[in-house]
Amino acid sequence: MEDEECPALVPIAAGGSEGPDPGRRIPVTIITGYLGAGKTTLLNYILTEQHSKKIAVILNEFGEGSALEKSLAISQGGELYEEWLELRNGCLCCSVKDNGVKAIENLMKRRGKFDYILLETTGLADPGAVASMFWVDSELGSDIYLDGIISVVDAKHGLQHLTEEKPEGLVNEASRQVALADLIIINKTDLVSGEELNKVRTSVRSVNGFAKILETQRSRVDLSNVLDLHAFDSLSGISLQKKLEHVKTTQAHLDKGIMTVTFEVLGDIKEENLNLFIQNLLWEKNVKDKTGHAMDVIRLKGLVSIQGKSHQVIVQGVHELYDLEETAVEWKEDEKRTNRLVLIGKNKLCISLCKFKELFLSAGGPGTCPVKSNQPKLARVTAVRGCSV
Ligand SMILES: Nc1nc2c(ncn2[C@@H]2O[C@H](COP(=O)(O)OP(=O)(O)OP(=O)(O)O)[C@@H](O)[C@H]2O)c(=O)[nH]1
Ligand SMILES: [Zn+2]
Repeated sequence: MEDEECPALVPIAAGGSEGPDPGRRIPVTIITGYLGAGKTTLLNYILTEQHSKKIAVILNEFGEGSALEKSLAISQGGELYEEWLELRNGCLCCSVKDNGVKAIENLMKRRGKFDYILLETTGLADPGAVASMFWVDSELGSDIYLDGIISVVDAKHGLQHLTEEKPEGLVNEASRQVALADLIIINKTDLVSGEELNKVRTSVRSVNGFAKILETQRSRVDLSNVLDLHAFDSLSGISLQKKLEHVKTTQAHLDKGIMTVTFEVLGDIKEENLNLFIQNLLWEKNVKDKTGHAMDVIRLKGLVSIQGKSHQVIVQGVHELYDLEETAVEWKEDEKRTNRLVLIGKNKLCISLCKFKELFLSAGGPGTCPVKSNQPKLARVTAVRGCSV
């Protein structure tokens, strides 16, 4: 269900006034996990579950497509919000671009309105770096405390992520995320056999020997296992420092080999063409970048305009799996229908705008792009970010 959408938004001023104690330090739970593992699904689940808390949620922005992500994350009636929004159940929601610390600072101006913060990091983030900030930033530290780090692991692809080899003995980010976690949620168990699940569990265990491991579908967990872990309290005996030492932190690029590109194509697409295009991209892997290499997409997210459909459709892809889901957002009559796609993948993702549009709209139909043209028709394809074409 509308994975990236917060439920029932109401203006922030409409929130109840009898809030939590503003003087108390607020717990923050960091939710980490590889691209597409189910972090946002977990957040949405927590937000909609019955609980007595007023929770503020900070969603990560996916890739570079800020406009896309905002509309995926918190759009209501097609409008984009940058502000914090209060949900009917008293929870707050916001989408951020960086590691979220800035968002937390801004959020603290609204203290008294919430009593818990959930922070989703980007799929490639080093949770250690994010967690450290709460320690370095003493001002922040007096307002909030880190309650725990949760790592969501994709049961289907987790093994592949965990065993991915990095140059020069670097730890891959999936292992780093698992290593630092207090709680590991192996999600998407519906997609694997018992045997496969055992393998992932063993692999996760070998990386992190002390975290609690839960297995879920659609990130559905008992909230008492997730919130108020007090994993970093001095009482718990395991200090953050120890955890951070557990994995050697590497500086600079997490993974030079992974990149993000964003495409915006005006117009409608036939549903069958959209399916064909995605299948070519994710299954057949015969969509080539400008150097002739097949594009290797790990994560795909988008909002598309399908012919004959009055509502915007969300596209979600994780490796070779994808799904299309109609959103509650209707295209307005005077609105230019646009398809926005964000691709995250390995290295070779640069493709000319013209070529992309051609492949996308006609699913590889007759070529109309002049060979070696570097001048795409911008009237139809409006943006590509992440590489210079
Ligand atoms: N089959 C299956 N699909 C799931 C499950 N949980 C989540 N998904 C789907 O997996 C896709 C990615 O889920 P998200 O919650 O957006 O993952 P994420 O970790 O927030 O992704 P990024 O923010 O892009 O890194 C969506 O299409 C979800 O509907 C599950 O248990 N089983
Ligand atoms: Zn997410």
